[in-house]
Amino acid sequence: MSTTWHVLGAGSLGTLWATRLARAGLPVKLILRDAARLQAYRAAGGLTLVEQGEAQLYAVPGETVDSIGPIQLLLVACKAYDAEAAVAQLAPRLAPDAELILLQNGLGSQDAVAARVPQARCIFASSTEGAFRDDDWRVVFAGHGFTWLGDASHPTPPIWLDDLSAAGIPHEWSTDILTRLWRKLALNCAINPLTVLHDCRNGGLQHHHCEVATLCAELSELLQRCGQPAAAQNLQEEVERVIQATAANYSSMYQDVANQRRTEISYLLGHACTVASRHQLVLPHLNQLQQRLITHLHTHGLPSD
Ligand SMILES: NC(=O)C1=CN([C@@H]2O[C@H](COP(=O)(O)OP(=O)(O)OC[C@H]3O[C@@H](n4cnc5c(N)ncnc54)[C@H](OP(=O)(O)O)[C@@H]3O)[C@@H](O)[C@H]2O)C=CC1
Ligand SMILES: CC(C)(CO)C(=O)C(=O)O
Repeated sequence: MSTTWHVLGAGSLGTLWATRLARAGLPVKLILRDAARLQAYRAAGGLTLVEQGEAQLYAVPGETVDSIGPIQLLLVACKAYDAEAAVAQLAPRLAPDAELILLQNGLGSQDAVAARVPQARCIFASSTEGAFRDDDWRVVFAGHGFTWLGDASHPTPPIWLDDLSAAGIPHEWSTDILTRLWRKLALNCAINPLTVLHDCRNGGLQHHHCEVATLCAELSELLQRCGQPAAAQNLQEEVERVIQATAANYSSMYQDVANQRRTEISYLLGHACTVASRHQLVLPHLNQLQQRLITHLHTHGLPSD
């Protein structure tokens, strides 16, 4: 009998994982923030996943954070800024040897969660899959990708990776998950804020080559200083490749700002600047970018944390 997958957060990635796990016949429970959300969810009859234009409803059972029953395996699918508080609410329900999978982008939230639940094993994930909500409880699978999972303090892969294979979730166990997360963070820092400030698609940054190159040089310096030389290798080359390959797309931060949603700035550019100052590393362009972005967010009535 498989361990039940508790999925915290019925947003884009939470739904993408919960529906595929349920479709494979695995036990899944969705954890919603409160009774009102649970009532709304039950009225909808389940989660809908839209793939290649085809919508399919999955009646994944739901419960609230304060339901009763132990949790052995928890997929944390909240935004980075919600993860710590959401997991803290669930801490009393976690089994002594519970395992958490943290799907958050950027860095900083994972350590905050791990500190809240020191008895649990926290597995970090970095995903290139893409999904968005086009309605409540309804998610469009927009971009196939890959998910790397790893535990910086324990190299043994967990047995439930077999569940991911059964569910058709492309994944790999990574022994250098922090390097992957730092590399993605650096890519996001070099691209996303500039797309917001220049009000352009990723491809628009081809006209801001020098600005991108300067940021990549500072980001590489930071990665070297914080013990991530592999994440610094050919960074500018990869940033330029991603800009070209995703030229027609709007970055996730651009979309957040355009839709008046809070961004994950603190866990991306904010985290980079915090770590740089912790290392007494002076990165003027990165700091200036952060200040420009904060001002922009405030001008648009959005929080900067
Ligand atoms: N979407 C994507 O394509 C990708 C996302 N990521 C990363 O994955 C993470 C999740 O992103 P995404 O799925 O897009 O986010 P969404 O905003 O779509 O979903 C987050 C969900 O978390 C729920 N939530 C927040 N706090 C709580 C709580 N206390 N209790 C229960 N539920 C809670 C929200 O509930 P409610 O609906 O009630 O507000 C919401 O449903 C982010 O860090 C993102 O950067 C990474 C790669 C791709
Ligand atoms: C496409 C890319 C790589 C741009 O940084 C991205 O991950 C995002 O938009 O968040």
